[in-house]
Amino acid sequence: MSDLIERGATAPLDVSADWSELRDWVALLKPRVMTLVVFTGLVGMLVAPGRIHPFLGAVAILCIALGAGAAGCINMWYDRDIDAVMRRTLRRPIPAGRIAPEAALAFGVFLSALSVMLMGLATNPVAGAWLAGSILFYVFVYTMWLKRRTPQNIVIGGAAGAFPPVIGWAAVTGGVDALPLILFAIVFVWTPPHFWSLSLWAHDDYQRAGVPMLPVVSGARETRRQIMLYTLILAPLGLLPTLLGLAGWVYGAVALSLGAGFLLHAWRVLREKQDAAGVSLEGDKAARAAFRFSLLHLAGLFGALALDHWLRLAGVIS
Ligand code: HEM
Ligand SMILES: CC(C)=CCC/C(C)=C/CC/C(C)=C/COP(=O)(O)OP(=O)(O)O
Repeated sequence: MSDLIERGATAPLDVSADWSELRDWVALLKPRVMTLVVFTGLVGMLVAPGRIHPFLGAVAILCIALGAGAAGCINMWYDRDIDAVMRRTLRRPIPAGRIAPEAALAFGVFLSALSVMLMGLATNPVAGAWLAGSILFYVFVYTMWLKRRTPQNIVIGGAAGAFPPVIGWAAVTGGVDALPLILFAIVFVWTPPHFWSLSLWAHDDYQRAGVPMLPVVSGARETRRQIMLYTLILAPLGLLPTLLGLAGWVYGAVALSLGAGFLLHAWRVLREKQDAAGVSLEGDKAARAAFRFSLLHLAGLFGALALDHWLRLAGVIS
């Protein structure tokens, strides 16, 4: 007894160690990135015609979060070698040695299967199949196939991140339609300028890791041009829901402003003071601002779509 008291006194329960371990498992799910992914899925659900029981709707959102996170976890397992040499990622739980690779893989596979099954049971098999397809696409097409082979990795692989609005819509309706397909196209075209802005200043990391991101393969100047090109496509694409009568003028006005804002940022990235190779002489100020704006742009666009939908339902606007 006195021995137990003795041990209790000298080795009190270390709660902070438990919390930091839990934090590591959560970090495997890339929670910050996934918040926006989940938001696009939620909006896909909210604007879909038909009804879903609020509890089942919440389960569907949880499934998108778990599935997307699980895909991110498997991505971290597979990419542990390159994550260990990139400054941005070397403190992640696997390269830092805090979680064993096999444990992370098992966690990712378990959560993937759980999220797909739960989605199928709580909503319908179509939504379950879309979720399964997104996870498989992100893991096999983007992570294991394209990421290390071609600078078009995020153009094609980025499709994985564009599925959530389609999944959300399917959870309610059991099918797809023009609006979720347009939302898919918006996120698909948004992804290259989102990521390439970041890759302009994370260029050294990718070069060291041997990942063929666009600035590494084709240079900063070409990357600036490509950001402009995709933003030029994105701005009118964002207006399509209103132009086709699938959303009202509130969404249209926000889409117009955000599209113009993103174009302005892309223009600044293109015209930033740079050397002959296109490398910034201003610490990639414009690219950092464009990356931040990309997050605001997508969140604003989807937020406006949900708002517009409610205003029209309530008869406030037509
Ligand atoms: C293949 C496509 C994509 C690639 C390669 C990509 C890459 C990245 C990278 C490298 C970061 C840096 C932050 C970090 O280390 O976690 C980032 C941040 C972020 N991405 Fe993406 N992204 C992609 C698609 C998306 C999509 C589809 C969304 C949402 C719909 C998204 C939302 C975000 C958000 C919210 C952040 C900021 C996270 C933070 O605050 O730390 N990304 N992205
Ligand atoms: C439903 C479902 C499966 C959704 C998937 C959502 C998805 C594909 C999001 C992409 C976001 C992301 C963090 C990409 C990072 O790529 P990376 O691995 O090259 O970045 P890293 O260097 O930060 O690991």
